[in-house]
Amino acid sequence: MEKVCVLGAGSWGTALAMVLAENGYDTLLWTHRTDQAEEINSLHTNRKYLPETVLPENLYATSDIAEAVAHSETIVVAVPTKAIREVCEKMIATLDKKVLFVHVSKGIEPDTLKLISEILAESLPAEFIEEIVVLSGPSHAEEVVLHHPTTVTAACANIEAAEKVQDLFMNQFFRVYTNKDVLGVEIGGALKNVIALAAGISDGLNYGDNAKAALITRGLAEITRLGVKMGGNPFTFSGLTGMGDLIVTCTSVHSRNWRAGNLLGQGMKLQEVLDQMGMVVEGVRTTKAAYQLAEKHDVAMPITTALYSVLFSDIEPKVAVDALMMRMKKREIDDMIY
Ligand SMILES: NC(=O)C1=CN([C@@H]2O[C@H](COP(=O)(O)OP(=O)(O)OC[C@H]3O[C@@H](n4cnc5c(N)ncnc54)[C@H](OP(=O)(O)O)[C@@H]3O)[C@@H](O)[C@H]2O)C=CC1
Ligand SMILES: O=C(CO)COP(=O)(O)O
Repeated sequence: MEKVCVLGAGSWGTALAMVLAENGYDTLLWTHRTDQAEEINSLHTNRKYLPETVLPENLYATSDIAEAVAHSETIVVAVPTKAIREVCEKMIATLDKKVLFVHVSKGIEPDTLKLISEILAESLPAEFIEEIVVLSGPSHAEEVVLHHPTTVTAACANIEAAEKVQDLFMNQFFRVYTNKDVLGVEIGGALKNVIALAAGISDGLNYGDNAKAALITRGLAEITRLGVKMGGNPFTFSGLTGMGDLIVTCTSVHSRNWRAGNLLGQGMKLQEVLDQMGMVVEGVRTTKAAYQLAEKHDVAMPITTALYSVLFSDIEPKVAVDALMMRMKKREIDDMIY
């Protein structure tokens, strides 16, 4: 039986560990908090991140990363983007065999502009990497733990590795597709969080469904424009990891990015919002990265630019929306040609 560990016991790491344990794999969930590992092992709960959920009894937790790594042929990395390098550092000291890595984080590192797969590839010794596969798509943890039907994509240039991850996770309520376009999948997964923050702001300002449909559609246009210029497959952006994830994140009350945007739209300041959320809001740092990528690749990303001005230049959300609406006249479809 395949031995697997999940690094990171937040909502997503815990939900995915639950899927793997329910699929019958020998699964260890690593948390950097001893009390949380004890809670998971004794009470089978993770009250901070999934308060309503009872975890399977065959899911064990540890706060010893060496134990988790030694246990595993496959390692699922499920910490926020800003913690990836630190977790890699901790893993290096303990790796002694080739491992299949799966990452599920949705962000881009500001300043270096690296995707998560690139950070993993440069931070971990090549001789211990069997492959790096990205698992992404429209999938809120809160619904996965309820066994509500969910579809995601496993992406890797090596399709056999993607298929191995497909087999690991796939079950009756968790359907996994494959894709070779790692860059397109990672760009779509990261940048939908930026647009979801904007959609939350729009809802916080009490703008209606017209505004949200506009943000989703024009958001997808700018994500696709950037992603294709960087080498992604245009079709990836209308798939699960592009349009699919954009829809779920812009419209779901479960989305931390949408909820954070909603509070910003109601007038709360960014730091207050982040303090109140208590969970990662990936879109904030990714907005900075996306703004930098747009400049680097000379791609127009008006929604990202407007959001950047709200988050980092203290522009009032309503002023940013007015400026977006009054941009130079454009053709819709020509603008989509890359
Ligand atoms: N939630 C979801 O439905 C989905 C999330 N994702 C992505 O998964 C990633 C993780 O998100 P999610 O689980 O929701 O985040 P949460 O905020 O729910 O949890 C983050 C977890 O990571 C832990 N953590 C933070 N920093 C470190 C560190 N330096 N070392 C070890 N552990 C650390 C946190 O520990 P602590 O409790 O100590 O803060 C917490 O357990 C994100 O990139 C997100 O975009 C993708 C799909 C769905
Ligand atoms: O990626 C997600 C759903 O697919 C989770 O989005 P949030 O981080 O906004 O909650």
